[in-house]
Amino acid sequence: MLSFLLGTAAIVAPAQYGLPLGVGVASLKAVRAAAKRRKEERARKLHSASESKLEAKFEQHLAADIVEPVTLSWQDLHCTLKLKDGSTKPILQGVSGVARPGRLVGLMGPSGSGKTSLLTALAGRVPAGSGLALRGGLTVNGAPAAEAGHRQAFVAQEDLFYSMLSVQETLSLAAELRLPAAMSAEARSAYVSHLVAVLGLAKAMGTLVGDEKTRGLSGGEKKRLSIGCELVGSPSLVFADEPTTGLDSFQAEKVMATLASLARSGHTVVASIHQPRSSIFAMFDDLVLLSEGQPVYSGPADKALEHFASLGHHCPEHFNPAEFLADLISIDFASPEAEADSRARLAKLVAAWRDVEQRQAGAIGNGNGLPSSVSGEVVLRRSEALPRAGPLRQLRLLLVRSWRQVLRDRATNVSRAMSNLSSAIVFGAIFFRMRYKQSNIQDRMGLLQVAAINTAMASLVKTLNIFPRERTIVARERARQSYGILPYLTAKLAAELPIGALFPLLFGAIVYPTCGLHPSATRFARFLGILTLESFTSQALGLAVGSVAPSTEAAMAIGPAVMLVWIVFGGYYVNAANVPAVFKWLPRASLIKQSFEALCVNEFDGLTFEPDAAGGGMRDGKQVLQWLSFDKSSIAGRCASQARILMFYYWATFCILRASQQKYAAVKEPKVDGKSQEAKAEGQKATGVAEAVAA
Ligand SMILES: Nc1ncnc2c1ncn2[C@@H]1O[C@H](COP(=O)(O)OP(=O)(O)OP(=O)(O)O)[C@@H](O)[C@H]1O
Repeated sequence: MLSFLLGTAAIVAPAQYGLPLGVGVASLKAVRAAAKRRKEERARKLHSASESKLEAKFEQHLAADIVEPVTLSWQDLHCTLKLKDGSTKPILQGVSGVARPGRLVGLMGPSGSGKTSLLTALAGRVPAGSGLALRGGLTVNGAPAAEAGHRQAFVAQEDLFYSMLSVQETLSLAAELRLPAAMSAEARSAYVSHLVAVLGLAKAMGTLVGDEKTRGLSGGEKKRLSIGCELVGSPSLVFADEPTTGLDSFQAEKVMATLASLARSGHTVVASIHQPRSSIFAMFDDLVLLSEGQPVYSGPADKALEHFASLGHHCPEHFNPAEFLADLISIDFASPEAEADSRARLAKLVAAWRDVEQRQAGAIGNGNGLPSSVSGEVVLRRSEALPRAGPLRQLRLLLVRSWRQVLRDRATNVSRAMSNLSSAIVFGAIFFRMRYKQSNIQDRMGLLQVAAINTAMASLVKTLNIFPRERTIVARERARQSYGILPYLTAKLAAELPIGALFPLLFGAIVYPTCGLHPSATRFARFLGILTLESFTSQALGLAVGSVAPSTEAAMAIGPAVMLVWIVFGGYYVNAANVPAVFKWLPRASLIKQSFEALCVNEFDGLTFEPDAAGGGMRDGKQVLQWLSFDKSSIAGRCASQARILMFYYWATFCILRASQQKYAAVKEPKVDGKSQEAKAEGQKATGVAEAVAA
């Protein structure tokens, strides 16, 4: 209203007082802008007030170790895969069930039965654009899962960590990044200690995570650490994708015991598992059995054998029930007859379970009588659920992590140093004490070119080897909204560049005097500087390639191929003056060319050479530079071009990483009309059955 009055006044006043119309329009714009600013300010205040309320509540819950009770139910869930020929392949066919607070739900079934598909669908983690479409009902405490605003964690199959951090450091960092900034250091440390106790990792607190090169945690400990990292912030729902894969039976049992104890403490835990031993099977409260994407059973684990016995399939005494069930619902591909038999058996089991669902739905009455809203207050929206450290704090924490990782990775540092040392010795031996004959002009050019190539390749290969894996860790941490790309990238570069500079310096410091390059201290220093800058640019290229490549193998294939182009246009093999107009930009974009050109100017400018036998040849360095078309170049100019290329690769990496954040497909609810309404009612009945069976 106020803005309307002011706006009217702004129109009327200028006309009345004879002010030009332009001034009136300008003041109207100013009034509108001021009103908009006030509105935004009000919204911001409101938002920050609600956020601080949420954070305060979150803190209370953390301090009191309260887990919000969450009941997840899925009704008549279908998942289909769109194939290239336009047809669709069913992955999940009408699966229903419920996961309750305080209970551990096991998703079991033979390989390819759809366990991972169901788990990712329940967790809302089906990648968008993967060709998978989801349909059905998915609710959390009665509200559609996407809007429920609960906290959840997803423990992926592969355990990925910064290998040179200890258990304590990994958990503390997760806590520092994701717990409210207002929480005191003592409270955070107490929270981590509590987490360590829950995970049973007290003895391994100081152990490095480790990797192929450095011994560290056992497989089971790594898995429990993965669970721990996901648990920071007390999620109500915990999904674990095949948490026992690759573990021996002892470790598998410890991991499952951790999940069971989480369930006991109020979390709702859903874990997919292939074929557990009987002691693990006994830990499940509820069981969802799938075969070929179809439900065979969904309900209390201790009632499963009873259900199959009622269908004439008795589990022999002292037999692992999990093995019995796996055999019962698997398709036997040993012979066509065996396959037909097992398919017929499976069809009967599926039909029998659908019957049970129908009967239970009938007993309950109808879908409307189902408990659509289940107990459990939801206090935090998922998007607001993770109060993060501010950008500067993120930067500091990530800098410390990157610094530790780079500094402690002795195996990588030693191998980089050895590789640079051996190249320097080989080049030093080949180009030992070059003289100033005509033939030495070619030697000098050759040495400068291989020095540029060696420096670039060493830096590129090291980055390609490490970065794609690190990118996956970062993507996971970003999915938990732990930090932004800018603090991450800045911290990484700030930590890695000083150590990264040591290797080209080592190489250059040996090659320069051994090969007898231009004898001048200033030129020696410039030589080292040019190589170091080139090494950084090559690392930046590695980051850009590593951020687009889907895997390390792909990155290792793409990176050297790109570098080959830059080598060809590096100034030694193709003279820039002869490059066709359409490729003129390539030498300008070549990091090898910038480096080689600067090295040539640094080397040849001011050098004189002995004439050949006929008294001819190139007598001074200027002629050599002219011959190379580098006579108008300067070292400063080439370094500025190199810096531009470097910044371009950093910028490209930043943009790619920011754009490549995984998006997930939504579950489409069946339309509420005609046929699809029936489908919804069926789905609700199915939930009722699942809930009734579970109850
Ligand atoms: N993105 C996808 N592209 C192609 N096929 C897929 C995709 N996702 C799932 N499938 C297919 O769906 C079926 C179920 O796969 P899913 O990984 O869910 O089974 P699973 O029970 O977890 O198997 P496993 O125990 O071997 O991991 C398989 O036949 C699989 O090939």
